[in-house]
Amino acid sequence: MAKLFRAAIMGPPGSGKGTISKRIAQSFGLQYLSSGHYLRESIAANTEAGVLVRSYVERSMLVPDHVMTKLMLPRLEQLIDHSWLLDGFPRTLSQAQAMNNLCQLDLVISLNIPFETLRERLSERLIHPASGRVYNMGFNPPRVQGKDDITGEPLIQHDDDKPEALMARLRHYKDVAKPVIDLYKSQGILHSFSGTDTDRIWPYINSLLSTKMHTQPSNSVQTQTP
Ligand SMILES: Nc1nc2c(ncn2[C@@H]2O[C@H](COP(=O)(O)OP(=O)(O)O)[C@@H](O)[C@H]2O)c(=O)[nH]1
Ligand SMILES: Nc1ncnc2c1ncn2[C@@H]1O[C@H](COP(=O)(O)OP(=O)(O)O)[C@@H](O)[C@H]1O
Repeated sequence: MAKLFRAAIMGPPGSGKGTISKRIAQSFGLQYLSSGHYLRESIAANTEAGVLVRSYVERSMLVPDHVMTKLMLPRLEQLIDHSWLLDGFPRTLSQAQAMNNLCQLDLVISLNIPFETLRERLSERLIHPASGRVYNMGFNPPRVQGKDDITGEPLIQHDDDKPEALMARLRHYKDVAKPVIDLYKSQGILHSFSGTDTDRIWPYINSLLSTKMHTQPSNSVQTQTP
């Protein structure tokens, strides 16, 4: 059996985690797990947990660690025999420690994207709520304006992508992510990518994964795109 491979992708809102994850999942056959997707699913189900989750997401606040680990860890347990890519989890040191008790990551991708680029992208991000499909008015527009390509249903903008929520989310991301990034750096599994264009960053990630998925984990550290 091929060796299992576990990866996570980190970066501020709008850094391209979802876009790049989709490419990784397609190119390398990793199972894709997105914390944002599971949270929105739980909000839509309107369960007791969903109502609680909504109260945080709507205020652009991080959902408490114990709620997140309860949501995500059972899913990882179910995938014990699979290779996967995690997007949006772990986001805090406490989440990273909880996950460490269950499984070890082989590789973490961290995206460093300038603030102005994030602001522009998120102001143009449109979502198909039922499927989570993501569009961008400039980068990957829907075929028909405001409509999902597959279902033709209307696209929406997340409340937390609106400018008033954005600054708070970005500031908060930096504070919370730093210790997580430091942890993975100290474990020698962190790879950072900087730039303004996903299409320019992607070949570096593609080549990193091609190498890593076909070799044993090594002690590489920082990978900066030019
Ligand atoms: N203009 C532009 N938009 C991009 C690029 N990469 C991703 N996007 C768009 O930027 C928005 C944020 O990307 P997404 O993958 O959802 O980021 P996430 O919040 O980190 O998961 C989406 O609307 C994407 O379609 C890029 O290189 N240029
Ligand atoms: N691991 C997490 N811990 C706490 N809250 C989270 C986590 N993942 C997602 N969230 C919440 O869900 C919201 C949407 O997350 P996500 O879809 O990953 O979008 P983004 O990367 O654009 O922030 C976040 O703003 C936050 O409120």
